[in-house]
Amino acid sequence: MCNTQARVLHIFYCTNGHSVTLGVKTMKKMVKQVLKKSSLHEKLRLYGILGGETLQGITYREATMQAIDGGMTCMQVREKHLDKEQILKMISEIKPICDEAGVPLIINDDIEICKVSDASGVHLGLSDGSIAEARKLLGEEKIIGATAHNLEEALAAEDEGADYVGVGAAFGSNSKGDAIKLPSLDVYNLITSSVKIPVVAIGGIDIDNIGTLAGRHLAGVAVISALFGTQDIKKSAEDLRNMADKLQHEKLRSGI
Ligand SMILES: Cc1ncc(COP(=O)(O)OP(=O)(O)O)c(N)n1
Ligand SMILES: Cc1ncsc1CCOP(=O)(O)O
Ligand SMILES: [Mg+2]
Repeated sequence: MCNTQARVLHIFYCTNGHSVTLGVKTMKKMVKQVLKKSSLHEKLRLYGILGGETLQGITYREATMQAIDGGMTCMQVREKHLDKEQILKMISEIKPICDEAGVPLIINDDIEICKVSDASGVHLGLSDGSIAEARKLLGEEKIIGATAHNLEEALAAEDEGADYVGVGAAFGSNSKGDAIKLPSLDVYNLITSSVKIPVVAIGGIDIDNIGTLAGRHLAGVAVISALFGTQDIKKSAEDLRNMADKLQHEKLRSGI
């Protein structure tokens, strides 16, 4: 029942006879939160991570457009050597493209930049600050991703309120100097069978090894070099997306 004049919605719980009264704003917020959570799993399918160092002489805008055209579903800004102002400028160049395409734009490491730029969310590693604090500052609508290397860290991230976990490094990585290769890809099976939030694999993933991630119930893959480090970003995105879409199929696991 709705009284639009008073901008108040009345929700009646018939089962126990109790009712709660919610404002229109609160209701809209709740709907947005539900939508955020329900679509996140799909949005994480091909998660491109962009930093200027990886690009082969093209602009952030061009790289972003090509990746989205090829099927990238989520994007992270990961600039380790720019100051805040430079990162905000970069974001202002690519955010309109992501917004237009419905591709969430996640900021690596920095909650404040996420808030100021009104990006879709933030990704926090183990030493990038507390997830609970980020939630307090950013609110329920923003996506908060967390890093985990094992089951214990994944459970802790979920417990703290992370919306997804990035787990790696699956195959090592040339893009992150201190990345440690997982002892086994079966870590993914263990984590995905234990947490409810979506799990993304990261670290050295490319078109030749992505098939070995199938059947591990991952929401998707996060990639730097195999996407933004290539000459034809659109083609790389198409190939990776095609494979990422098939990851649910158990049969890919033994090879392609
Ligand atoms: C999707 C995703 N997963 C993991 C990471 C790694 O984050 P972190 O451990 O904080 O390392 P840096 O990326 O900050 O070097 C990530 N960025 N994204
Ligand atoms: C950010 C990050 N975290 C673990 S590995 C990694 C880098 C992934 O880059 P690449 O896909 O080039 O290995
Ligand atoms: Mg970090």
